Amino acid sequence: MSAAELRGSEAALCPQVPELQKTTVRIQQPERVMGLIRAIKEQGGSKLQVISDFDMTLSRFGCNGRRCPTSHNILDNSHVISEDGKKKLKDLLHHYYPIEIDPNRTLEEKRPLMVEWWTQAHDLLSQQKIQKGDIAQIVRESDVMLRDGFNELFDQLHKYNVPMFIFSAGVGDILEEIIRQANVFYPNVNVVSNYMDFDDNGVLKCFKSPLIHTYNKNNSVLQGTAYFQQLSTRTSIILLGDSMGDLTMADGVPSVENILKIGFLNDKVEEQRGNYLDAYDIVLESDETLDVVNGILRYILMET
Ligand SMILES: Nc1ccn([C@@H]2O[C@H](COP(=O)(O)O)[C@@H](O)[C@H]2O)c(=O)n1
Repeated sequence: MSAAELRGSEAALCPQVPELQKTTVRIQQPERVMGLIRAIKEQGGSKLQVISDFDMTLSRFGCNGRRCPTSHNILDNSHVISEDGKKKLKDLLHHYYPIEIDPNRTLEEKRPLMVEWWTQAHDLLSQQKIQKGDIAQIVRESDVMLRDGFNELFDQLHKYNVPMFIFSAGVGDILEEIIRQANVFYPNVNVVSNYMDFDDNGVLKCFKSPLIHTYNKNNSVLQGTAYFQQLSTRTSIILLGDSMGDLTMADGVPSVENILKIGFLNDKVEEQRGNYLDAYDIVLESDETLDVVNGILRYILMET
C-alpha cells in the first residue's frame, strides 16, 4: 500500500505519527503495524530496545546522486591504502555487491560468497600497515554521512534510557569513530561488529573473529556476548535494517513480545520491493532520513 492510500485509511488510526504519511513509506499490513506501535507504546519505554544495522541504515546511502561510503569503503578509499590495494578492493566490491543484493539468489547461496568477500577484503586491508592512530583522520576525511535526524534518534534514546544495539557487518573501529565524531556515542549505545586487531605498535595485523557478514547477523555470532540476556526485560523491539540479512538481528533476544521491523530500501527498489514488503513491517523507499523512526519513537516515548 502506498503512502497515499495509507493516508486515507489506516493512517487515520495513528494520526499521532504523521511521518507515516510520507511518500517514501510503504506498508503491506497497516492495521498490524498500527497495532504493533500501540502495543509498544502501552508497554512503555522501560520495555523497549532498538536494534539497528549501521551501514546504509544509520548512515546515508547517497547524497546529491552520489553513493556514500560504507565503513569498509571509508578504509578502502583512504590515503593509507596503496593504489594496487584500492584497485583490488574495488574489484571485490564490483564482483560481490551485486551478489549481496541479488533478489534471485537464496541466502544459502549467498552466505559462502559473502564469507569469501569479507575474508579477501580483510586480508587485503591487513596488508596495508594501517595504524590505529590514523582511524580518526581517515573518518574525518571521508564522505560518510549519518542519515538526517540522527541527532534526534540518538538523543531521544539516550534521554529515555532506551538501549541501542548496533549490529554491523561493517568495521567496528570505523563506525564507532563516526558516531564519536558526531557526538552521539552515549553510554546506552552498544556495538557488535568486525573489529581490527592491532599489534603492539598499533599496526593492523588482522581482524578479530567471529567474522560478521551481511547474512550471519544472528545468534551464531552473538554467542558469548551477554548483551541480550542482560536486557531480557526489554521485550519490545524496534529493528532497523537495510538488507534481508538484518531481519535476524534480534534472534537472540529472549521473550520478545512486540517487534516492529523497519527496512530502508536503498538500491534496486523495483526489483526488491516485493521481498522487502513481505519481510519488513514498514519499508522506507529511497528515504535518506530517520523521520519515520523518530516520529514513531516520539509517539511511543512521549509522556501521556
Ligand atoms: N569489503 C566490504 C564488505 C562489505 N561491504 C558493505 O558493507 C555493508 C556492511 O554490512 P551491514 O549489513 O552491516 O550493512 C554491506 O552491505 C556491504 O555491502 C563493503 O562495502 N565492503
